[in-house]
Order: sequence, then C-alpha cells, then structure tokens
Amino acid sequence: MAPTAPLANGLYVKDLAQSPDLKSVPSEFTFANDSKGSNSDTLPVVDFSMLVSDNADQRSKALLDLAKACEDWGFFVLINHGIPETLMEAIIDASLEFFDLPEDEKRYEAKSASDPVKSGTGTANAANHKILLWRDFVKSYVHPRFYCPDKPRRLRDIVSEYSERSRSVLRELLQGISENLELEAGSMDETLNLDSCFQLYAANFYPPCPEPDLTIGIPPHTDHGLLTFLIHNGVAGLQIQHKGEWFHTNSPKNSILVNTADHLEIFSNGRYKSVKHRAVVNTEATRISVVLANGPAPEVVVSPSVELVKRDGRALYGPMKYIEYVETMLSNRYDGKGNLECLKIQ
Ligand SMILES: O=C(O)CCC(=O)C(=O)O
Ligand SMILES: [Fe+2]
Repeated sequence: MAPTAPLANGLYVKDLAQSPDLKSVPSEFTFANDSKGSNSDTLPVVDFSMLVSDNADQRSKALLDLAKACEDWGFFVLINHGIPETLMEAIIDASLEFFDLPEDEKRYEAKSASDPVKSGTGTANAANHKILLWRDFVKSYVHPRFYCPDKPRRLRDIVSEYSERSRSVLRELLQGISENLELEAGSMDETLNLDSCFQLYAANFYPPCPEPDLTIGIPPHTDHGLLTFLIHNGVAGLQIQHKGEWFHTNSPKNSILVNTADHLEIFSNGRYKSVKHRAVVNTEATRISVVLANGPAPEVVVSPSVELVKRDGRALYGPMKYIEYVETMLSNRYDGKGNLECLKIQ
C-alpha cells in the first residue's frame, strides 16, 4: 500500500526536515509544480448563527450565501459555528503531539485500505513515476464507529467531542443545502442515512521545506464525501481552484474552511461541483491541518437524488457504495483518474 509507506530509510518528512544540513529537496520529492496562488477578497463566507436563526430574513440571507458558495466556489469560510475555540485549539495541539511521538508509537501501517487507523507519509503519481509528498499524516474513522490512535492519551476524547459537535453543524448545513436544492424535507437525510454518517479525522503535518516550489504537500485532488471541514494552526497553505486559477484561502481565527466534495456533486446531479484543492508548503513554519471528511453512511449506495434526476431527465453519475469509494480512493490516492471521473455518465 503505497500511500502509507514511510521514507525508504525509515524517516518521516518531519525528521528529514529537521536534518541540519538539508539545503535542498531530495529528488524523490520533486513535483512539477507552480505553487503560486492569487488572493481573493471575495471568498464566500457563511454565518452559521444566521443559518440557525429564528429571524426569517437572516436565515434566508444565510441560505442564499450557502447556495452561492456551493454553486460558484465549492468552498466557504464558516463563521460563528458555535464549536468552542478551546476545542479547536485542543485538537490542533493534540494532533501536533501525535507527530512528536516516537516512531514506534505513531506508526499505523495500513495492511489493507479498510484499516480504520493509518499513518505515514504520502506518495503520488507524477508523469508515470511515484513521488513522495512533503507531509506526514494520520487518519482514523471516527463515525459511525469510533477509532483513534492510542497516543497521545487525550486525543481520543478531543477527537470524539470535535466530531460530535461537527456533526451537528454538518446536519444544519446539509439541511440548508437540501432546502436550496428544493428537495422534499427529510429525503436527503433518509436517502444518505445521515444518522450514521461517515466521518474521517485526518491530521496533516507539513514541516518547513527548503525548496517549496519544487515539491508539494498534497497535489491537486477532490475529496470523497459531502462536505469537508478543515482547520489549521494559522499557517496558510490550502489553495482552491476557481475558474481555472489557484487561490489562497485566508481565514479568520476560529473559522472552519468548508469544501464541497465528490458525493455532494453526485447527489446534486452535478449542480454543486466537488472543488479541486491542494496543500502547498513554505520555508518558514510548520503547518498542521485537521480535516474532518463528512460523508453519507458507509453502506449507502450513492447515486444522484431521484427528485433531481426526475427534474433533469437523466442521471449524470452512476451508483457506487460509499465505503468502497472511500477505500479505493485511500489506496490509489492521487493516482490518475479518480472515482468521480469513472462514475460520470457521458
Ligand atoms: O492541509 C490542507 O490544507 C489540505 C488537506 C486536504 O486537502 C486533505 O487532507 O484532503
Ligand atoms: Fe482534500
């Protein structure tokens, strides 16, 4: 399983980056890359407190912001979401502690794609050869069944609470999306079995890099699931593609960066596209991101909403069981044509 392999000499990127004489990026990390992005002062913002407000005007405004963000960018900055700042800081800190563990305590080598906890460094395919990525990671399935690395000890409770609170936010956002798509009340919840929604926690660790333009943290990709939530330690690095151009995502402290993912594109029959994004690295500071991928229930066979297919006259995507989609993606990540492309009906 390539994506979880440690470096050939057993090093993590974290350790490699700490070698005092490292002046250049080893050739295995070379990724033809133009990591420059533009700034946008018009990144969409959704105010969660307005979405759940009793004031009808406020709620309509928030629904409109949400619809526009999903249609135009596939990305928004979520503010006033109610998840405590202390919890967000705690999950970043505890995730950082994970990467500081001795190697034998943080190694979760995946024997198969369905292992619920995985860690390592990553690889990608570039011009027919494998390259290494400038990032270490840990991932675990946290809902409907909860798994977590054993150490650091406090990680379990923190991840569990963060995923639970995020689920309430997720359900409200999906409720808003369902209204925006003019779906029958409850039909999205039922079809995708959202009470048992799948959540995957991932922490990405990007140490400073001597030549950031020659390598990449995570190459351009889209995510599985419905909506991805991302928070970070204040060091920028996430870029999203919009109208063919790459944009930096700057976000106020305590906000959550949300992007639309493959299963929202499938379920909405192509109305809301899964946004392409990437993580770039820098010379100065360690960056950590904590990602929650939020999808339908693992066993649901996802296809476009029946109501939308009726409206559109045809389905634009074929069906696939969600957990199979996740696990093929985890084993062939960044390997050419993704599942989404394969499911598109011409
Ligand atoms: O670290 C980031 O900003 C991006 C992470 C990401 O895209 C992912 O884990 O799928
Ligand atoms: Fe991603």
